Amino acid sequence: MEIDKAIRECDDRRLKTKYNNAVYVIQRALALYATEEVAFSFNGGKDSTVLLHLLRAGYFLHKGEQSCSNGVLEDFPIRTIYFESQSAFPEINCFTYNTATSYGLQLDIIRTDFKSGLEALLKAKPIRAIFLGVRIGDPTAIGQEQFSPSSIGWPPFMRVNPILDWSYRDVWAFILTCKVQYCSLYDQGYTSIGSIYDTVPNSLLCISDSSSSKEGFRPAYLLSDGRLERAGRAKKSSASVCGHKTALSNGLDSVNLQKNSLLTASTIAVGDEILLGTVEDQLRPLLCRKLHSIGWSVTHTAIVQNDVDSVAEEVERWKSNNDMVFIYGGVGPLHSDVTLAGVAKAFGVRLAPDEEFEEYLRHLIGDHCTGDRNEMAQLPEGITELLHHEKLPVPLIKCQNVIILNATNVTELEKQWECLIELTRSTGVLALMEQYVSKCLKTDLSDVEIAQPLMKLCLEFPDLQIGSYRESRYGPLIISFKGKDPARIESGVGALCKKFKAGAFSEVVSS
Ligand SMILES: Cc1cc2nc3c(=O)[nH]c(=O)nc-3n(C[C@H](O)[C@H](O)[C@H](O)COP(=O)(O)O)c2cc1C
Ligand SMILES: Nc1ncnc2c1ncn2[C@@H]1O[C@H](COP(=O)(O)OP(=O)(O)OP(=O)(O)O)[C@@H](O)[C@H]1O
Ligand SMILES: [Mg+2]
Repeated sequence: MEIDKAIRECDDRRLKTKYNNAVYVIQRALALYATEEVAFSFNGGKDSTVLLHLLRAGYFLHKGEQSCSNGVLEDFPIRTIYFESQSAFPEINCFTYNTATSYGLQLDIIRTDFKSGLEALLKAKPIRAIFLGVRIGDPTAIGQEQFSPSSIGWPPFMRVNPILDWSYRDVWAFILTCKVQYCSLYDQGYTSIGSIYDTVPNSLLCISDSSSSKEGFRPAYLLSDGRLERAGRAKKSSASVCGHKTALSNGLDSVNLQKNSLLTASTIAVGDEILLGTVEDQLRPLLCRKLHSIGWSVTHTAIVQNDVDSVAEEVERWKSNNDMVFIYGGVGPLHSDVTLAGVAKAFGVRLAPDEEFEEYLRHLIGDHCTGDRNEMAQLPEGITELLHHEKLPVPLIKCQNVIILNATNVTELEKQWECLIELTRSTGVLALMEQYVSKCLKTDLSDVEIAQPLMKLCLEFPDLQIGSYRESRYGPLIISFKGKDPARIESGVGALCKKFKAGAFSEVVSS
């Protein structure tokens, strides 16, 4: 079978793996459902073109070579449905019909909308499963698995998505390796095709010739960043995935708006070794100081085990109680590196390959990371933003209000923080708040003498954080004042001193 042969003979390990997984899904579906119970949703687009050839290969392998004369598949018995619309490109219609003829597809053309078309089809035919060329990154893919029942309100059938985990690059690697025909629009700079009303060539592929003021486009397979494949599609307003939006992601406006409000953060360290006491978490105090220095309050810090559920539980709790959560440790390709999986679980999404991130890793690690599957390049689907700074070899990862730091020591954290603040100044990642001011006094008064007056002082100055601690059981007591208004701190300090005889307190000058 020519497709199977082309893949087996190529030396692209990644493509082989993607192919094997997709064919496995197809074979599973063909084992679960009879041929007349499955259908293939084909629309002449690149993804459904890939799926057509995978289905041909999968069906051939399912049937076994003996039943196909000379190893050539003569007909393709899987019912093929095409929803033809008046707003489809003529090139798409032409390609769809020609392909149906070339491969002997039994094409059912439906001219109503998807839902009512499927309702009528399922009444007339025993269809129970439909193959689709949906891929992660498509707006309709969120929440889907390789086998996903149709949504509530839709007629009941199984959606089978064999190429769900394929990237833009994988699609073109397959088409070019197998040398199969594709719709001519892709050679004219179209990278994802909708209707004639909402699709234009992708401007990222534009080559303008200044001498003749002519505009041309390079072919779709030359688009280097697959995440931009829909750049030629008219924008539909997009709601945020989880509806969670803090002022933090709003850019610099929030810096001015939020001068006087309180922003809170929590930090989560992931590491069994920290819990065992064999490794000291030096990042936490530094991170707390850094946050404090930009006027944020840290309300909670935690250390959790290298375990997906523990990470997910902690992130889930604190992401809704805080403006920002910082998580570090457990980021990488090792079995214990579960932080990203935990974050994905906390948001109820899955990990999906991220081509941009993979590109950074490839530059950093070279060919070691281009194996079958690059685990490190799997990021939480649909919620991830890469925070790139030229001083960082790989970008920081932000999933809504959770920032994942990959620093392993204080020097690395210092650098990442510096970049985060620079990014904040240019694009707004964190809101920079009015800084805290603090003052510490020390006294030899006993706890019993000072307890009551201190409690009263807290009631008189509710806008200040007034704390007390000892460095040793018998040494002096330290009273700390923290707030955003230096005058209020002075008033608080003055009010405390007045409650006792002169000289009872002296200021602790921080080193
Ligand atoms: C065979 C088939 C099955 C579909 N099943 C569902 C479904 O179960 N739930 C759903 O919300 N949309 C379903 N859709 C609609 C698609 O998710 C999506 O809206 C459609 O592909 C149009 O995409 P567009 O808006 O980018 O053109 C289905 C579409 C097709 C062709
Ligand atoms: N009009 C249609 N008729 C039949 N199937 C369709 C139609 N529109 C979408 N589909 C199904 O949904 C899948 C996803 O559509 P999508 O537009 O994302 O991919 P594509 O059209 O194959 O490629 P491209 O992203 O380049 O447009 C298709 O592969 C196909 O299985
Ligand atoms: Mg399309």
